[in-house]
Amino acid sequence: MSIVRYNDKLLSVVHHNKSLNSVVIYNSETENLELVKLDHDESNGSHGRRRRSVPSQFEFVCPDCGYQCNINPPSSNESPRRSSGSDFLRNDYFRLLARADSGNESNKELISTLIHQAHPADIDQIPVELINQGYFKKFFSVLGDLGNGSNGKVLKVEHKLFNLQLGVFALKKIAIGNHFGNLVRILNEVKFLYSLTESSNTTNANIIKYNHVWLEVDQISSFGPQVPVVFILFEYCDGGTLEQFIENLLQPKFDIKLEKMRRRMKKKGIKGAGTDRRYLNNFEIYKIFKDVLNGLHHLHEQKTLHRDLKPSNCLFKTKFPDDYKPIDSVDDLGQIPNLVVSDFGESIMENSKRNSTGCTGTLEFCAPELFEEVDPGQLHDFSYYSDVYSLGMILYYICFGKLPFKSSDQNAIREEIVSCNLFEDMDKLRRDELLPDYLRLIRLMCDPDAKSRPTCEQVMLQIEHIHNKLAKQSYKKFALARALWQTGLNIAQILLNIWLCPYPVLNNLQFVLVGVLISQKKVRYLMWLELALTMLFLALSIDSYWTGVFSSSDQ
Ligand SMILES: Nc1ncnc2c1ncn2[C@@H]1O[C@H](COP(=O)(O)OP(=O)(O)OP(=O)(O)O)[C@@H](O)[C@H]1O
Repeated sequence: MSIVRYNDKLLSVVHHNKSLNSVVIYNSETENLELVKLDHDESNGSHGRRRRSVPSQFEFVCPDCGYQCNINPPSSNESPRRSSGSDFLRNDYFRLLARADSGNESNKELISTLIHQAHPADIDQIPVELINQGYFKKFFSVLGDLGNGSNGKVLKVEHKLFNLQLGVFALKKIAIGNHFGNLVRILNEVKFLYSLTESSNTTNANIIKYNHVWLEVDQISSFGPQVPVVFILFEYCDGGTLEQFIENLLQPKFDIKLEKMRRRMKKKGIKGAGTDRRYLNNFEIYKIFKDVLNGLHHLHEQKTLHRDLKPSNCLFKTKFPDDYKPIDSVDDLGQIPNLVVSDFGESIMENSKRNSTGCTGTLEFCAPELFEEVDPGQLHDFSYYSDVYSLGMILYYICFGKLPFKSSDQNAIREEIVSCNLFEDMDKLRRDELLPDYLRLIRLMCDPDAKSRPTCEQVMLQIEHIHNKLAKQSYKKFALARALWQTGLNIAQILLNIWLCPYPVLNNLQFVLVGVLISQKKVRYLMWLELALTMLFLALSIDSYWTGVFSSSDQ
């Protein structure tokens, strides 16, 4: 039997799970997917050796690391194993899986339901690969609820193929309801948004990765009817939302594990650990805001508006480390998990609701112009400027842990937004050293005149200045530590000189010079201390020198 190479034109690896030693191969001729177990026991992904070819096997070349080996077909008595996630997932993996499954009979049921509710011409326009009745049940299992939004529940799901669990994802179901007329437009726009996240350079772009969208007839609530539902599969973020994070900082929930850690750290004299109530410091504000800004900038570069930017739509990809304590150096920014902007796909779906309710997203983050009518009954459209306003409001929220509204009533909030004097007493809210640059940025981004607001690109430049300031602060901290260390070292050296050298005068003179040269700015007090000590030891050593000279001449 011949060996078929993975990079043969017909076959490609679309999924590689290192912890399960498995790959999914797609055959473009038969449009079939096949799960194969790798023929080696390494599970950490550090492949390195080439394996001998065995008949009836594929030769596999890992697209990730270039490792080559032979792969076996999956055995039928394979027991399911849990995986922490996939290591390589081709962008169109779920679409290929849907295509492989598209011949299924259940699609007829879905199509007949759609025909009952829409014009047949509309049905023809629905992209065929999006209709896939039973796809969810066949390839996913529900692990739990992640939360509720205005569109319904978000679920934590696990993808399974041939009884193997191949990764954890988030899934949102949106019932089409009365918006059926817009279905085609909605689906096409959501598809466009996937293409945004499909490009390979989005890994560091701080936007959520959408994996697949499809349509099924489903029962959203236990007693409700069967309705067409859009299923949206996207990246699972383990660290929770920015809103949850800030709320927990200001009103920490009791957690026995954290409490124990906090006590341990307090004993060691470490401040700000565990469940202490606190504001975010300048370094933390910088990192979190920069991530949100990056995400929005990426969307704007792709000529896409977010329309519903708010802290609950910003997700930390991973959890904060258990022993996290507030960072105080730009070198430690990496300790804060990366944040991604999500939900930009769904806001388009809600656009149709906008004219009737006045605002798509959460009212608090809406720019004042969005409440103005351009024509009777026709509200102002979303724009890059209105997204930047929401970004400014997010910066306010990150800095102060709350929003600037006096009232909690929605109508009163709307009036406060339109009155445009939300940020007057901002300077007095925090007594610690919050950089005034942040306050300036908030005022700029939330300028009542939309056109005066900066673009994301301009905010990027401002944030670079803030980074430079913070870098200097971190340097000062290290400069102090360095000065302390240097002083200790010099003192030790002088003592050693006095002890070892009979004529230490010249040796010690160099320390006097070094002390004078570096006695500048903030570290000068330490340097003066060092200088004083050096002089003292110098005097002592001169004394001992002359004592030595006289005692030798006496003899
Ligand atoms: N990718 C994800 N990974 C982990 N949790 C998520 C993910 N997406 C959403 N969640 C959780 O699900 C909750 C509901 O999300 P959803 O986007 O539906 O609503 P929302 O943004 O909070 O509100 P709205 O629908 O009004 O915009 C979020 O608050 C978050 O806790």
